[in-house]
Amino acid sequence: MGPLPLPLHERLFDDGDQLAQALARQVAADLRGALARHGEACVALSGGNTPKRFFQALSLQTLDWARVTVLPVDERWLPPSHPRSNEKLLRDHLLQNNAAVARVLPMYRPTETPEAALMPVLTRIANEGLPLDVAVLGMGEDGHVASLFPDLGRDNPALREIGLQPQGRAPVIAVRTQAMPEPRMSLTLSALFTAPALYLHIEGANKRALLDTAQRDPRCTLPIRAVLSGAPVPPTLYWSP
Ligand SMILES: O=C1O[C@H](COP(=O)(O)O)[C@@H](O)[C@H](O)[C@H]1O
Repeated sequence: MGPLPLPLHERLFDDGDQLAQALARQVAADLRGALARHGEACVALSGGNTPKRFFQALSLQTLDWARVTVLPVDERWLPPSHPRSNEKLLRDHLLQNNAAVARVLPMYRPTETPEAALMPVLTRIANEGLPLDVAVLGMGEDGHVASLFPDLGRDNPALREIGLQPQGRAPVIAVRTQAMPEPRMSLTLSALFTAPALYLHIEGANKRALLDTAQRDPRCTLPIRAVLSGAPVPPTLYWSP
């Protein structure tokens, strides 16, 4: 008998529209719970192409959005007017309808490099964003999550697999990767793992096959396996073909 697969709750859907509606209902319920417990709530959301329908569905959910802070789990170092900006994705697709009054905590600042803005962004996110109440992660075809790419190296502290945010562990890093055209900034796993509700939003058969490998193969060094092995509570997968 081989090693046991890493724990993962699964919710599987026939199509992306059903998934978007269900994930929006779940995240809205989590945010309402956080608002009831401590009067404000914070959600970190993935970028890329996959989340658009989910963001649109979430923007229509009824809750006290004025007390909700939204931040991207990662950012491409591009101005918010750029089509590849994750902040633009949030503003165009989530900060609409009922969610128009939510507060955005951006990562991007108009500096030439993410390194130049790292300290002020890190400080602001640590003070105003963490701990998270909810985090929704996507995954790239190469197994990256947020902007934690395979070429960071498995020993990079940003991928450390254990524990909740101990003092002194950076919640945000600047990222240079061969895989993407632009430098980036990303929440680290220790920041993402502050969320008691952690979701993976993954669509398509290829990504599902990669996720299965990451879940079952202890030799896998991809960032997605570091999420599965390190999360303090098993994440919940929302998947559709
Ligand atoms: O670059 C990124 O890619 C991943 C996956 O994006 P997708 O387009 O394949 O859905 C995303 O989760 C991450 O936030 C983003 O910056």
